[in-house]
Amino acid sequence: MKSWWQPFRHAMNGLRQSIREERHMKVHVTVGAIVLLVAFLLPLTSVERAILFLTVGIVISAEMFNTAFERVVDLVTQEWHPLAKAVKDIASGAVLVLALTSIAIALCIFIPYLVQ
Ligand SMILES: Nc1ncnc2c1ncn2[C@@H]1O[C@H](COP(=O)(O)OP(=O)(O)OP(=O)(O)O)[C@@H](O)[C@H]1O
Repeated sequence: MKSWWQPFRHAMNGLRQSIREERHMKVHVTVGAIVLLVAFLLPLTSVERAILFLTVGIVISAEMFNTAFERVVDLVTQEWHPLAKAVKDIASGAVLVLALTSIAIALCIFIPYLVQ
């Protein structure tokens, strides 16, 4: 019988695999850990900390979706194809939008505490 935690183990396997194999993922996880550490060192409000948690989680999830898109494209074709390029470029563009948005959010939250 399939155990109830089997899907969780598969999900954790996906998370480990993307951290191991994707250099951008390593960057997002490292920056995310630093942001959350600073969030607990500064006297932020609970809502500010929650926004930062959400931001870090969204960027890491987006990078994982991007990786999944790349894998699907590579599964479909190893040849150069304009649609393969479009899918990969759009997916990584989505991560870029979220990463830039996250930087803006982090600056909005941190700057008032750092300039005091
Ligand atoms: N089959 C393909 N056909 C056309 N262009 C491709 C193809 N595979 C990759 N590319 C182009 O090369 C870029 C890098 O693709 P690759 O699969 O190496 O991902 P990556 O280096 O892990 O990307 P990222 O840095 O965005 O995570 C894509 O964004 C796309 O422009």
